Amino acid sequence: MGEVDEAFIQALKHRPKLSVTEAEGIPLIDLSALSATSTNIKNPDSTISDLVQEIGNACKNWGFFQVINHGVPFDKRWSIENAARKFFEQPLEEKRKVRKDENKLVGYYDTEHTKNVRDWKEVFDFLVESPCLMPASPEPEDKEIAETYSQWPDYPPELREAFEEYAKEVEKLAYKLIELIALSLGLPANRFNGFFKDQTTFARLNHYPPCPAPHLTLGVGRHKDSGALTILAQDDVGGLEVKKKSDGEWARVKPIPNSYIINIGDCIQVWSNDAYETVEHRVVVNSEKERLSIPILFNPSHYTMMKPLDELINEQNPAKYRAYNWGKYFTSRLNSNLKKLDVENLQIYHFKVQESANKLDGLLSINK
Ligand SMILES: O=C(O)CCC(=O)C(=O)O
Ligand SMILES: [Fe+2]
Repeated sequence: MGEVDEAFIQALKHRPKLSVTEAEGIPLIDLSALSATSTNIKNPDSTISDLVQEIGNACKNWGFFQVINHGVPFDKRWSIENAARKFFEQPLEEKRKVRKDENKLVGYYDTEHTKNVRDWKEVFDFLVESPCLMPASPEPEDKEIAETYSQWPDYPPELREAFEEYAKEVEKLAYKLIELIALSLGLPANRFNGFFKDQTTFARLNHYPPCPAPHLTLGVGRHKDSGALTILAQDDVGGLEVKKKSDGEWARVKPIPNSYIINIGDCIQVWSNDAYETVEHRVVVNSEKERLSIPILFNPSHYTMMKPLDELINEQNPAKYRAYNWGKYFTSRLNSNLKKLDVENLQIYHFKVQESANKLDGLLSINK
């Protein structure tokens, strides 16, 4: 100990095993059927039906999968990765010129806390649509909606264009996936699309420097993604671990060149009324190599009221969540990650119908 600041040190039970073997991996799904001219998501034929089933199984059993032949041109990915590396190589004072703070919701920062332990990483966030409309504060009484802008650094000058071109391509992939997921739930392909008009989607450049104490720290502590869908590009270093639904053990996701890692977020869990569940993941760092990853987190519009879809609930399977406003939820999560707090940040289980009934039972029994 003593090699890293204690703010980074994980509790004993959350420290990583550094000797993990990349045993059974998350499902690998080939999307080439989508680019075949004869197939079309809106007009499913049998090739698409197989794909829909594969996606449905992956969502149900893993919450995570990797895709290849996804249609995102490699040169666009290469350009944003290259620009990201140049940005992070700069001295801290340069990067801090575009820092995120209480007034600027997106930008550079190196003080992210997950579950109130500091992450061993630095990040730079951008909005995919800028300006993006979001509540001015998480306070329920504050009705003000503010325009939020991405901040762009002077260096490297190509970063903005590289990002905008890359995001456009990844967005096309996101719509294909969201449509396949809708079909896999027995819904029309475009059932979710309307939620993404005026989306609050953002992208994150994650840089994990080498760490002198990788056995004590995490690049990102265990967490679930709060949005609808995450599309992640990781480099060849590796370190992402997913908590397997089958046995609760951590599985390392093996890097596959030019693939994307997809995970469903809390919005899909709520819309599907728990048919699909968000899965916990974390990032292990290492003492020798730096690592770069670029997730794009697809989020609905700020005015979306999150709740289970009417088509997926009935008397036998009633809604498991009370409705909540996405914008307020999201701004609360964005603010809470900036510093160490004494309490847990907002999570979907706070809106669980069963949860509040249980809490009430608990209170009644205390009063007995
Ligand atoms: O770097 C990674 O592989 C994952 C990062 C992540 O989980 C996140 O940014 O939400
Ligand atoms: Fe994540």
